[in-house]
This record gives sequence, structure tokens and C-alpha cells, in this order.
Amino acid sequence: MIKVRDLAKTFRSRKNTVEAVRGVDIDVAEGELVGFLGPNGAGKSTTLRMLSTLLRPTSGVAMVAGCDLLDDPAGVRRRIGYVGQGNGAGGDQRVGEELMTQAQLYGIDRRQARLRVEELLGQYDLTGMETRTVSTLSGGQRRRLDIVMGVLHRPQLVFLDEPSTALDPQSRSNLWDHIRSLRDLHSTTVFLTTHYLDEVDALCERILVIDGGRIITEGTPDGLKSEVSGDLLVLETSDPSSTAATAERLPGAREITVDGSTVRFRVPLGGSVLPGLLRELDRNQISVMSVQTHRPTLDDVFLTLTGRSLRDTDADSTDEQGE
Ligand SMILES: Nc1ncnc2c1ncn2[C@@H]1O[C@H](COP(=O)(O)OP(=O)(O)OP(=O)(O)O)[C@@H](O)[C@H]1O
Repeated sequence: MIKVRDLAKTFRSRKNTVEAVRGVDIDVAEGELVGFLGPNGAGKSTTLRMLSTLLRPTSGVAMVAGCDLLDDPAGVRRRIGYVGQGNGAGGDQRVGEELMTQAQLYGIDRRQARLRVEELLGQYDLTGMETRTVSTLSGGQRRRLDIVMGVLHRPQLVFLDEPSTALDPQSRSNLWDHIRSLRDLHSTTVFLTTHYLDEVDALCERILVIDGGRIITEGTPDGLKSEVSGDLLVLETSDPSSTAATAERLPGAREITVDGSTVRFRVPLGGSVLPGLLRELDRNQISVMSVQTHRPTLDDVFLTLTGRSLRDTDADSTDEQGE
């Protein structure tokens, strides 16, 4: 559905040159729900805006929804939906009128458009809102309306730029249900940008992590946590130095530290090595006072890869406003 090679965007002005995206490769299969994760300024929106034809790439090639991005941008536009960061719907328009105008822009006839609008308003919990002015909707309702506008023409592929930013936790999880059903009910391919770790964990089957305009890793959220960061095991034992030596022999063990009677280390999958480790310690008559296993977060993955925390680079990601 998306095949991108060496896509780059450099913004040049008289004073500045910003290499926002520095040659990314992206492959997304039909029906996938993929998250594009990275800190502020990493290049997520610029990539998304290029893929949705809003911005011309400086270099690179891309096929999007079966059309060549550079040679046939109109073909791409017909087949995709794009929901940007700002509100797509006009503030002083009525919801129903706004949707009918949007349908007209896509060449959907009025009867068909009315049916679709009614069906989508129902699906997105917006029934009865047709006569409301857009500006009177809550944050969550407005975001759902933006998505309805983006999928009215039944695109095969939908781009969502930071869909749940500025929503309260309840509205966010409600929005995630709707995004999931976009894919589950209609097999729509969904590609979304986010800087929320929980959003990726809750929603995305696969993620691409971008930093400084380059994709630094990709995989499933669980796969990346295990492969890149690994589980943290913390054991308190009667013989910490022998425990550390035993841990060192475990496949993939790293970052082994001893602090008093506590031994800490990382392994790809804590649950699978723990029984053998405890048996070995028991055989050597080392008593174990406590064991804790910590699953890594995606922030640990980012930290392992870049030496920085996503949160440090992302000070405003906790802003929230009520629905
Ligand atoms: N029109 C522009 N002119 C100059 N620089 C730009 C322009 N648009 C984006 N940039 C710069 O390109 C870089 C990437 O920006 P982009 O908006 O793609 O990041 P992002 O990962 O989407 O960040 P955020 O999470 O804050 O939306 C940033 O340094 C940004 O300042």
C-alpha cells in the first residue's frame, strides 16, 4: 500500500536550511495499522504531508495506494484520506452541511452522500449532530468529525497526523476504538503519527521510529521491546557476585550491575530465562529473597537506541484538555 525509497525533504530559506526528512524507506502492507513514532521535530508530519501529496519531496520515490506519488499525485489523492493536526471542519459551518460539501468535492452524488453521512455519523457516535455548528462540538467529537471527513470517500489508506493530541484520556481511548474499527470493519490501511507511547502500545501492530529525519528502527511494539531493550530482571540474593556471574552466562544478558545484595540485568525475555536461573542458583545453594521482572516501555527502546528519552525530547506531550 505504501512503498517509499530514500524520501527526503529539505526546507530552504535565505537564512536556514532544515533537513526535515533525510532519506527514509517505508513499506506498509494492505490492511496494516502502522504507527510513526518520534519526538517533536523528528520529521513525522513532513513525511506524512509528502505521502499525502501536500508537500513535494526534495528527492526519493514513492508508490502510495497504487499510484506514483510524483507522477500521479491526483491518483494518490483520490485513493487516500488525510486527517491533519488542525481541525479539518470549518468552525461556523453546520456538521451536516460541512460533510455534504466534502462529499460533493469527491464527486459523490447527493443521495449516496446523504446515506454515507448518516451511516458514518452513526459509526462515529455523532448521530443527531448534523444541525450543530462545528465550533460547538467537544474536542473528541470534533476529532471524530475530522476522521469522518477524511473517510467519506471510502479511501483504501488513511493518514492520521497525531489523532489524539489534546484529548482527555477517555476521549482518546474512544477515538482509538474508532481507528481500530476503520481497519477491522473496512480493511482500511491506517498510517498514523504520534508522540504518545501509550497510543502506539494500544493501537499499532507495527511501528516505525523516526528521529532527526531518519528511521532508526521498526518492528512490532513487543518485538522492539524484547529485541532492542529487553526485560529488566532484579534479584536480591545471598550471593550477589555469583548471581551476577550466573546471569552473565544467560543468552543475551547485558547491563549487569550489582548494588549491595541486588543484581540487575537485562535479557530479551525475562519470563523464559527465570525458571532456569532460579534452578541454577538453587543448585549452588544461593538463596533468592526477591525477584522482579520489568517489561520495558517504548521509551526504553528509544533510550537504548539514542541515549535520550522520548519524554525529555517531548516536553509538551502531556498537554491535555477535557472533552
Ligand atoms: N515549512 C517548514 N519550513 C522550515 N522548516 C520546517 C517546515 N516544516 C517543518 N520544518 C522543520 O522540519 C523539522 C521536522 O518537522 P515535522 O513537523 O515534520 O516534525 P514532527 O516530527 O511532525 O514534529 P511534531 O511532533 O512537533 O509535529 C523540524 O525541525 C521543523 O521545524
